[in-house]
Amino acid sequence: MISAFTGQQIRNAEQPLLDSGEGAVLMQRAAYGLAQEVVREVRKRRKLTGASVTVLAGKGNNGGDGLFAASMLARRGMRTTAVLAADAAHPEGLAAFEAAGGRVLHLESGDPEELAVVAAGSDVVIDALLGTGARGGLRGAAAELVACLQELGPACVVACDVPSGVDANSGEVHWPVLEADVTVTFGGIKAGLLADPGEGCAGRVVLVDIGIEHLLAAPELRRLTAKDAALLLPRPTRRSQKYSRGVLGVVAGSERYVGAAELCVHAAAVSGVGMVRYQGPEAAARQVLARTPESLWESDEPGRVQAWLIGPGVDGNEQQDRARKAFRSALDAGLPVVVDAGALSLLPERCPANWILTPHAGELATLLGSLHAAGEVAVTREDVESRPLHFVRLAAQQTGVTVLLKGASTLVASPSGVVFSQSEGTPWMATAGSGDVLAGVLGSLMAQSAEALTDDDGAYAALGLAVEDRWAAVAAVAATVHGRAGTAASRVFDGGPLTASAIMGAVPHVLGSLSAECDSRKR
Ligand SMILES: NC(=O)C1=CN([C@@H]2O[C@H](COP(=O)(O)OP(=O)(O)OC[C@H]3O[C@@H](n4cnc5c(N)ncnc54)[C@H](O)[C@@H]3O)[C@@H](O)[C@H]2O)[C@@H](O)CC1
Ligand SMILES: [K+]
Repeated sequence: MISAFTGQQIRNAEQPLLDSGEGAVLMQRAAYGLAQEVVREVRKRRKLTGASVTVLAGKGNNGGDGLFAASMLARRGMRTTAVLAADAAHPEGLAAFEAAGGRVLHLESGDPEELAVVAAGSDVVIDALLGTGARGGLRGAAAELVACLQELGPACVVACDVPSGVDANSGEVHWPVLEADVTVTFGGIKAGLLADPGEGCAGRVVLVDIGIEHLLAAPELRRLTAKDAALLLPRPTRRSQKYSRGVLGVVAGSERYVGAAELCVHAAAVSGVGMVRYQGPEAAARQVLARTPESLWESDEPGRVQAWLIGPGVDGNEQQDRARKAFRSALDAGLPVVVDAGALSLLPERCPANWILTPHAGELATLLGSLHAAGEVAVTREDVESRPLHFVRLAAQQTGVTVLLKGASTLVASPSGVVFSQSEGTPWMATAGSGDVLAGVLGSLMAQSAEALTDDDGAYAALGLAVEDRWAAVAAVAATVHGRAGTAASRVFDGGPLTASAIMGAVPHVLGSLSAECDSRKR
C-alpha cells in the first residue's frame, strides 16, 4: 500500500528530530536525494559534466533543499544557476551553493521574463520555490517567472517536495504552477501529489527517505499497489458454483440509453461474477442478451442476488420505478449496492454503509446540492474538479456511504475519512461508456466479495483495513482494474484512443495478470 500524508503530518514527524538538533541532517538527506534524481534525469539526456541546472529558490527550507542539492550538482561538474525569488534565502544553503561556485541571480532586481529564458535554456530546472510551508500560491514576480517559464516549456522540471503552488495537503492548485516531470518528495509522499489537480502537475513521484518514516501517523490518503489489488481480488475455488461465486442484479439502461445496460452487464460478466440478472425494458434486454447471452433477463421479480448495480443509463418512469424497487429490495435484504448515474437522484433518505455511490464531478456537485452539504452555497462541477479530495470526503461523511469520484485519479472515500486514490488509467479513458464499464466491474466485485469482507484473518485484515473501510477498498480495486484495463487496451493500439468496449475487452487480462502476480509471490 502506498501511503500519503499532509504537510502537517510530515512536520509533526520531523519535530522530535528537529528538537534534538537534527534538522540540518534531514535537509542534507533531502538535498542528496533531490540531487541524485536530477543526475538520473540529466543522464537520460546527456553526459553530466557541463550540463546546466537552474534552481528557483524560495526563502524557506524548500529553497534550502534546492540550494544544497544544486551545490552538490555543482561539485559534480554541472553549471549551476540559482534564481533567488525573495529578498532572503536559506542562509546555509546559499553559502554552500556559493562555495561550490554556483551563479546567483536575483528575481527582485531582475526581469522575470529574462530569468525565465535563462531557466528554460538549462537542461534541468529545480522548482524549490514553495514547499509544505506555503500559504497559497506564487505571487508577484515569482508567479510571473513561473508563468513565462511554463509557456517556454523547459526541457525537464524536477520539483522539490511538491510543485510550488500545489497544496501538499489537498492537491488543490494555485496557478501558475511549473508542471514537473518528476517530483522528489521527502519523508512521506504528500497527499496533494496523489489527488487531482495536484497529481496532474507532479509527474513521476519519487520518495526519498529522510529517517522520519517510523514517526508518521495514519496516512491521509492510500493507494493500492498491484500486489494489494491482487490480494484483494476474489477468486473461485474448486468448490465454487455460479451461485456461490456471486450473483449481481442490474437495473440499467432504458429505451433511450440501451448501450449503458449492454456495457455494464458485459463488464460485470467479464469481471468474474457467477451470474448477472438484468432488469430493464425489452429493447435494452435484447441488446444485453445479444452481447452477453450468459446473462438472464428478469422483467419482474428478480431471483436471488448477492449485490445490486443500479443506475447506468436509467431514465424514464418505468426504469426509475424498477430502480426504486431494487433499492427497497436491497434495503430489506441488507445487500450491497452500486448506485451510479441515473439512480443517484433516486437515493432513499438514508443509505446503509454497504452501498457505494459512483458519481463523476458534475453528479457529485448535484448530489451535494441535494444534501445541502456545503450550506447555502451551491457546489458546481468546477468546484468539485478543483477540490476533489475535499468534496468526496464531504459526500461520504454526509451520506454515510462510500463515495467513488471518477476522474483522472479516482478517489474513493469511506465515511470514516479513509480515502483511496487510484491513477492507473490513461486520458483516453475519458470516453462514452467508460463509467458504465467501471460500474459493471465494481458491481461484479461487490457480488463476489461480500463474505471475504467480514473475515478477520483474510486479505483485508492482512492489509490493515478496518471493517468499515473494506467496501471502499473494494471500490479502489475496481478503480485500479478499470484503469489498468484502459492502459492495457490503449497499449494494444500503441497508446492510441479507446472505446469503452476496448477497456472492457482488457479486463480479463488485467484480472489474470494481477492474479498471476499474486501466485508468483506465494511461490
Ligand atoms: N522541516 C524539516 O526539517 C525539513 C524540511 N524540508 C523542506 O522544508 C520545506 C518546508 O519548509 P518551510 O516550512 O520553510 O516552508 P517553505 O519552504 O514551503 O516556505 C515557507 C516560506 O515561504 C514563505 N511563503 C509562504 N507562502 C508563500 C507564498 N505563497 N509566496 C511566497 N512566500 C511564501 C513563508 O513566509 C516562509 O518564509 C519542505 O517542503 C521541504 O522541502 C526538508 O529539508 C526535509 C527536512
Ligand atoms: K517546490
